[in-house]
Amino acid sequence: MEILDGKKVSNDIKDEIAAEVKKIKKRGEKVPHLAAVIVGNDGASLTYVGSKVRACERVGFESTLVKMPSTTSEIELLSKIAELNEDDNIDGFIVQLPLPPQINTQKVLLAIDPDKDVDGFHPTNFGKMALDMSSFIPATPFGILELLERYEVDTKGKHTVVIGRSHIVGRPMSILMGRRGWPGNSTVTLTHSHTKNITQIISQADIVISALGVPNFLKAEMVKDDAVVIDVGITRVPDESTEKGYRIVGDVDYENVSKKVSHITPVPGGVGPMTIAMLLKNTLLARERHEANGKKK
Ligand SMILES: Nc1nc2c(c(=O)[nH]1)N[C@@H](CN(C=O)c1ccc(C(=O)N[C@@H](CCC(=O)O)C(=O)O)cc1)CN2
Repeated sequence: MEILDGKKVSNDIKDEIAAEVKKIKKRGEKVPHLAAVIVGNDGASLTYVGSKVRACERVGFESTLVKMPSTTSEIELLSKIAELNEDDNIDGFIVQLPLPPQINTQKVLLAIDPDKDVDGFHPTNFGKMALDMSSFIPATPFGILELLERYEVDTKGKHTVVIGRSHIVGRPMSILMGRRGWPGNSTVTLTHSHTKNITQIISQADIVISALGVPNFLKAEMVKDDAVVIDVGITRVPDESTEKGYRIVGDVDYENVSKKVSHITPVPGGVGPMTIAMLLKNTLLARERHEANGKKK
């Protein structure tokens, strides 16, 4: 059994990006600049945007954190997005999800300039991804592809079962695993809360990608021997015995599933850190495109 170590690989990627930034500086060009917008005080979201800003510092990117109160109206957020779209200093930006209930997430994602949409959530980027055109690929699925590639996991002709159809992970993942090339060329089943016989479908999978958010959902008896298991579920479970007052628990019963499979991602330290690394990669790509288009100084 091999652990797909997202912490290690994400650090390797950050080192590679830092090396690129040094080259950019040497050429006298502008370094990539990422902005992150957070609305409200959700603890997990604050942790994630904090990690994004720290990751920018580590690789030598510029970053801007825009904190808006939980009472922010949709118009106020859309006006901030318009500002970031127009700001030539910013190469890419993200709006941290989820958003408070008074804000329509779809409207917000549609308002982001696709050229700056380093989350890859705008329909233009999503559509390009589905059509095998160059685009920003959402960071979590992009990170999973990168892990499969770096650990040389064979995906060709394999049956991949994706659990969960969220716009951030499950839906794009199902498209990417079925695309031509590697990692891809997989036969994909996208399962969700209305899927009948889900246990039977999972038991046939060569590769299981679980993005459900239900702690310990995937048990050893549900997976085939030597399957590849990717755990995208990151749930905070209250635990007073820990310093932070919570534990991070994945969708997979790691202790038992890991004894049976060929490859597995841990939680924490698997897909989560890859999400941050691939966001940096998309931001670097955005900078390179802007440089090539002569849009930025
Ligand atoms: N605009 C976006 N919003 C959200 C995204 C996204 O890609 N774009 N994804 C998730 C949250 N997310 C990034 O934003 C994210 C989740 C988890 C991790 C991570 O490193 N997890 C650690 C555990 C950290 C902890 O909670 O203490 C791990 O798994 O090891 C990074 C980024 C939803 N929103």
